Amino acid sequence: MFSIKLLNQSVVLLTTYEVIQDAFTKHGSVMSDRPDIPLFSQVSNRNSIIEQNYNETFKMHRRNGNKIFKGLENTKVSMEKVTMEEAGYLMNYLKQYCGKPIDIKFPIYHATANSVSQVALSKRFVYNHKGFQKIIDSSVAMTEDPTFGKKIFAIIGIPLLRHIPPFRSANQQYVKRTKEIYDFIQEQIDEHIETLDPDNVQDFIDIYLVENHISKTQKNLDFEANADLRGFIKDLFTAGIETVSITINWAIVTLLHYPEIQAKIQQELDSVVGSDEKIRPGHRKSLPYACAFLEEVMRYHTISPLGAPHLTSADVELSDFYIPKNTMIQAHIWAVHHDPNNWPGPDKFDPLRHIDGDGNFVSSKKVLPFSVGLRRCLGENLARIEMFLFIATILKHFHVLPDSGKSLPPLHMGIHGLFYSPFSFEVVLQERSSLI
Ligand code: HEM
Repeated sequence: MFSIKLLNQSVVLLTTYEVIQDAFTKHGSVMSDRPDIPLFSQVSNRNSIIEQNYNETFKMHRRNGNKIFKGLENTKVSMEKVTMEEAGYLMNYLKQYCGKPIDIKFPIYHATANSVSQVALSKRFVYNHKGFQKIIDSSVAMTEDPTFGKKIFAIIGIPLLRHIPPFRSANQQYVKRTKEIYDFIQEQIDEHIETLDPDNVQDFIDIYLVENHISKTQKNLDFEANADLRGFIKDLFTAGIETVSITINWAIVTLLHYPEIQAKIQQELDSVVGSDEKIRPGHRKSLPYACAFLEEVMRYHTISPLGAPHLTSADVELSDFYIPKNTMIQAHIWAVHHDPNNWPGPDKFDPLRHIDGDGNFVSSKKVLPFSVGLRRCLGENLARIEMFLFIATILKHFHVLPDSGKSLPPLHMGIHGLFYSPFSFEVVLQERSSLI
């Protein structure tokens, strides 16, 4: 653990699993506020679950969120159903590009965005839908445009920069794009209120409306509840599209570097999943090597190296160190994922680390891409299902090959923005002959 000073803000970096666990779980009630980040709050007014402090309102929203995610299992947009359906669409889309170089990132963005959209709004959009493309572009702009991303990153660190060129225009662009997302979501909420049938709830918004005792006759959500719902859905889009897509992209880059790992996952898939059978989340327990591969991808390419910032709401003592109120706390997830005490030879990519002597997949507490404790990622379940289904479906149907004549995208280097993502690359998909 060590601390630094960023302008007037003290920041403590937690660098071991034990201390992160202690801070966010045992001392979670005083180490789970969020710092106010003016870049975000100028649009959101902190009416978003990610940005809220750990107070009674937040706790209620978080409980609501968990309950709604559970409630979805009884609707036609259960995570399992929507991701399986989307995996089918993704495969059909990719089939059209077999044999040609393709930037796979874009269909992946659409597949992950549709999964969130189905869960939240029970709507999916075709991959070239202009309106939805705009929402995706706005949700992933910081990753897709590294120059923009770097300026935004600088504004997050030094908020005053947002008033000074050239950062001012990046700030304006951020505000414009985020407002587009909010407008899109507001339209969806209004439409849902219009068509709400409490006896036949369709999705996250419907369940939220029913939980808040909204009926068609009553019509309007009060201002606060509306802002909360809009912020919640905005978080699902902004936290749920980029993170899952980037992890899948890293998985693809890794498969290009290790064809033998790709072949091993395909062998496992062939022996477990029948040729006409669709891959289901339930197959995970019979596919230990595929699960170990994804776990190793999340360890090796830690996409959120410092997690999301926390803030102390009171003075606290942690591992014999005194940390005052209003200190920013960052979990150094990358350090835990690359600590040689946890992972011998941490710079080697090796899925077998996550397989026990009997060939079973063992998930380790020390792989913590979703963080731990009271602010742990709310979308972990959805993210894990998507990553598994999309990668397994791609590998069941295609060989993922490098674009010949071009060098492979680097495995050890990427773009450091809000998330750590691979450089742009193209792949060539070849339909697996055994399945034709
Ligand atoms: C590989 C994919 C993902 C990764 C690595 C990831 C990682 C994280 C991390 C590190 C945090 C911060 C935890 C903390 O403050 O300690 C977080 C929070 C959050 N994530 Fe994710 N996430 C992923 C996917 C998703 C998805 C798919 C959704 C929803 C559709 C989602 C929704 C959220 C929300 C709402 C929060 C805020 C929780 C809170 O503030 O209490 N995430 N995520």
